[in-house]
Amino acid sequence: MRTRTIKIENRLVGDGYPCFVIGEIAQAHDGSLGTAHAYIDALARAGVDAIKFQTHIASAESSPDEKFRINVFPQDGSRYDYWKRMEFSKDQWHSLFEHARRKNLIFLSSPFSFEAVDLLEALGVPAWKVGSGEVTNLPMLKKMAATGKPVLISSGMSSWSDMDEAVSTVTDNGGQVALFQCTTSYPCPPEKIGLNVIGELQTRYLRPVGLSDHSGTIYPSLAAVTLGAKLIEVHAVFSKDCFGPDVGASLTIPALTQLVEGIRYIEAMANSPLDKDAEARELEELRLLFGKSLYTRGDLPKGHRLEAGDIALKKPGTGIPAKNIDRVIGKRLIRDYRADEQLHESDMDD
Ligand SMILES: C=C(OP(=O)(O)O)C(=O)O
Repeated sequence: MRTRTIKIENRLVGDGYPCFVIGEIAQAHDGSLGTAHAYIDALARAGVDAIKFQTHIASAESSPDEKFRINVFPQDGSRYDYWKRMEFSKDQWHSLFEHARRKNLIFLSSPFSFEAVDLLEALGVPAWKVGSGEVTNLPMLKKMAATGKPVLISSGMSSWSDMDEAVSTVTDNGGQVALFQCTTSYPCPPEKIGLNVIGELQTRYLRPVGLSDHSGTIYPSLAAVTLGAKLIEVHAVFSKDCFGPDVGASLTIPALTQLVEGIRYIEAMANSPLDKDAEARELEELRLLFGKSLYTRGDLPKGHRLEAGDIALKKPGTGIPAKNIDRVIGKRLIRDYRADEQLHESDMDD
């Protein structure tokens, strides 16, 4: 079952290509432009392919009476205020975009309004990410598809019919698609990761599939890559002591670095299938060194008929192989043997 590939900037994503790793900053900058820039440097060092932000424009996506999911932000009177505090100006977004470029990171940001799509399109983002909460925002998906750039759709909280509609909205409007299994739970426990959905998404849509993970650990992503995930998105945070709603669901920079290493390690393994017989031939010398052959336990005189108790199994395997022990029992030695000598069939007869 081959899936279609997509191209994000200069990177092909899909079967036969390396997993595309996205470090998600979301609101980990807590509205600080300086912190947002610092994340770019840190994620470049961690070795991810792309850094992703979220572009919130309070007046376009929220209303002053939008309720808080959980209000952990004493400084914000309402959710609207929170989104307002997370906003950056166009120039500030531009500086982040350029900084990421200088660090050889692909810059992505998920929009939450038409206005944010316009802002990001003006910046020149190479692809769109549809956060789980936006999957049913079909007018926005249409607008993204119309740009001709790939649309990466997350699936937290979505039913199959929501996903069908989202995918066909993009493909009917000429867009390329990739999909993420995602569970909207922060942090997401192992029973809710849904590794099975990766294969189900692949079979259903024949598009590159990934995992957008909120477990706060590296394990689901490593398992997902082993199962064929072609994209991984994980939240990053400087420290588990940082402030913000996603901290528990995020990886620290050392953990993110280890995840990238782990993914590349898994790919190196997956790209080199072993032929057991060819390997055994190649390692013949080692096989002999580690193998066991037949040795005498004690001194044995010429003419002695070998019994099981006379024979020890010892390294190296350069003599009569241990598996042939039954072939020599009952044979007669035609010379004297000392203890601990390797037995040879040429020294015995029937
Ligand atoms: C919320 C987002 O994604 P996900 O649903 O994959 O966590 C996002 O990309 O903004």
